Amino acid sequence: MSAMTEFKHETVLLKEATDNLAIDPTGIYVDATLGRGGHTRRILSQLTSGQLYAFDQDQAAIDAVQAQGVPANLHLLHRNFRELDEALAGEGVTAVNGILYDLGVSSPQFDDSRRGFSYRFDAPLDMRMDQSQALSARVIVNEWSYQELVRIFTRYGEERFAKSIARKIEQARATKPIETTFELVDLIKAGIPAKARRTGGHPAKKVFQAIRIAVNDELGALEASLTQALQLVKPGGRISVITFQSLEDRLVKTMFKEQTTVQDLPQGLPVIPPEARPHFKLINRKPILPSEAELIANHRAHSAKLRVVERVY
Ligand SMILES: C[S@@+](CC[C@H](N)C(=O)[O-])C[C@H]1O[C@@H](n2cnc3c(N)ncnc32)[C@H](O)[C@@H]1O
Repeated sequence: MSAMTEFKHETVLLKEATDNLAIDPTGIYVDATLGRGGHTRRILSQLTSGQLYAFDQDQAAIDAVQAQGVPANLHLLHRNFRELDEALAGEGVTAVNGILYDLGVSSPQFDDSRRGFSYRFDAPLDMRMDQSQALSARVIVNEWSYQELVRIFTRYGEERFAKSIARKIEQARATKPIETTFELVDLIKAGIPAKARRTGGHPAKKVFQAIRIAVNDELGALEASLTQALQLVKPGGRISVITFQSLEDRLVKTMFKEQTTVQDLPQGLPVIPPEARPHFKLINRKPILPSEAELIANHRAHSAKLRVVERVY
């Protein structure tokens, strides 16, 4: 089996996320997170003369989809979705009918021990989605200050024991560099009181999440990209976003709320002036969650939430 076909990705909210784009078969669409192409294939199956531009910053994702054969209306872009505008302009595209995001790490990235995303495998500290990037988990763990480590563990991992874990890391790296995921797991465990270690999930889960978010600047990239997506989408067009953790979901929820509510009007106006009407409407007031059947079939679906907006004018 080749490295490309070895790993499978079960697409989360496949039907819900694509069908909520209300696809125009002749329209222009973006899949901002190609992965192994689950959503891409479903969007393509609904297009006639329409075009699909699919982004992934991971060359392994682009290669795996390319190996399956690429139809003429699928355009694969090995780019970060934070460069949405620029990358699409390079393809001659300045407006689109819909954009889909299925955020986070794919199962192939997670399950490939060499990528260093998982605390379940011993591997060099890495966690870069884009292998050409300089910043890796190794750099963060060995070079970022105690204060910066505490900040990311607290902010991106909501880790209660951020300070004592950061202290353990600081002490260990004073003797020799921290090289592997298992070395990091041991330091995290050492920084958590024994009683707390026995409750909840894996003790390294929060810190690994925090480092991954920092390595890939996941929240910065999402905010920058969604800002552009909101400008790119045509009237009647939609943006569908699947999130997997509370920080990214809060960001999407807040940005969509700003775009779908009337802002800054003097109190007591009898009617809302047309120019103050929001450009977007929410398709669902509450996020769409995976069905019971999907939750049973796909463990990755557990924390998934889908939010969708439509440009009104
Ligand atoms: C959850 S997977 C997508 C799975 C895909 N929907 C499928 O069905 O196979 C997320 C993918 O998005 C990519 N990704 C995450 N953040 C990105 C970014 N800022 N720019 C480009 N690609 C990104 C990851 O490399 C990963 O392959």
